[in-house]
Amino acid sequence: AAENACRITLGQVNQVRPKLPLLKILQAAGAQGETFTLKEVMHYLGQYIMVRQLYDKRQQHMVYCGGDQLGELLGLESFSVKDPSPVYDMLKRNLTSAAM
Ligand SMILES: C[C@@H](c1ccc(Cl)cc1)n1cnc(-c2ccccc2)c1-c1c(C(=O)NCCN2CCN(C3CCCCC3)CC2)[nH]c2cc(Cl)ccc12
Repeated sequence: AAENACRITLGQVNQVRPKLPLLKILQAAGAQGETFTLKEVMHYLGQYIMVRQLYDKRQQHMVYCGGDQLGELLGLESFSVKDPSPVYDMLKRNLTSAAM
């Protein structure tokens, strides 16, 4: 019925589709599939940083991503997790809505 159709699409409405370079990074962190919620994208990016040991062991809010694909995407050598704006800018460039 109409309300069921509506519920199915609502389930999809907050999905995003990463462009290929970002998708490869998420898959390296264990992501399956091609569409995700923003929360899932952030989770897998965090996992990627941990698995690749890109964060500073002493100053754990600092991420050194120069020389890594993540740094290529961000256009940065390093950033602090305390200032998420570069990450959001990168996501704007590398996520498309999966709703269509
Ligand atoms: C608030 C959140 C955040 C989320 C988004 C942004 Cl744009 C900034 C900040 N955050 C706070 N610290 C981190 C973090 C720090 C070092 C290494 C890995 C993650 C994160 C990030 C998460 C995450 O999903 N975080 C879950 C809890 N984290 C606590 C920190 N924990 C580690 C800290 C280093 C030592 C080992 C534990 C891992 C779980 N996802 C991210 C993705 C990116 Cl592109 C950058 C950072 C993070």
